[in-house]
Amino acid sequence: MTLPLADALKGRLIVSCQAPPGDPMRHTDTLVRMALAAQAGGAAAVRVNDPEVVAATVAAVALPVIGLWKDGDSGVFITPTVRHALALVDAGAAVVAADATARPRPDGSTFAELVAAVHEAGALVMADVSAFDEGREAAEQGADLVATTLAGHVPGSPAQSAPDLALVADLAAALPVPVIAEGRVSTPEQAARALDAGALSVVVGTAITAPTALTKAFVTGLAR
Ligand SMILES: CC(=O)N[C@H](C=O)[C@@H](O)[C@H](O)[C@H](O)COP(=O)(O)O
Repeated sequence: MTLPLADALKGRLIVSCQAPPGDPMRHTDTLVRMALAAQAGGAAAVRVNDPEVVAATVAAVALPVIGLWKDGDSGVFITPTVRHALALVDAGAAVVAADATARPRPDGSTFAELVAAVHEAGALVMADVSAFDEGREAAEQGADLVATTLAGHVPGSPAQSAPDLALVADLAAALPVPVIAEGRVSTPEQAARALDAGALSVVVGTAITAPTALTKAFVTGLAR
């Protein structure tokens, strides 16, 4: 394993500290406190949305920050352009997470161009993919890490209720770069199974940092 960050992430948890638009938790200081709680609990890294929140988190938390910038809500919207990616590096992200699906990017750039720009700026790239071929191509285009973030979330990738551990296993068996399990990991047991499937580490978001969504799930469970 040649990636220095890989040693710090190996076998460990990454906590996604995000809140959707309109959510009461979407507040920079609150999100930084989520990241501090993740650090206190033993996380190896945090995954954070928006350059302003990335900068505040980098200033407060002694963990590698994986930055993304969600802009919009359709098509490619997770760090969609080179401009978005470089803003995250400027904010201090050690890793830039970006959509690496085979869909057109709004600035007409390619994922390979985003990777090159981020590397030139001194950071690493996590490719968020939904399918095996996307992961293979992202690695070929220079991604340092490949994550299953978008499985079940984009057209052509059927909705799922559990982590896509088959995709984790397929990618981990084939790719020359580390694979990160991300998406719908809801229990410590599922997280452990993701490592067993070959993931370098596991990202958990909703199950740790989304009280609105978790409350709704309980409310729905009580509905008669
Ligand atoms: C699909 C998409 O936009 N995923 C986002 C990526 O950053 C986040 O909203 C997720 O919370 C994150 O991937 C962690 O996943 P989960 O919350 O299922 O543990």
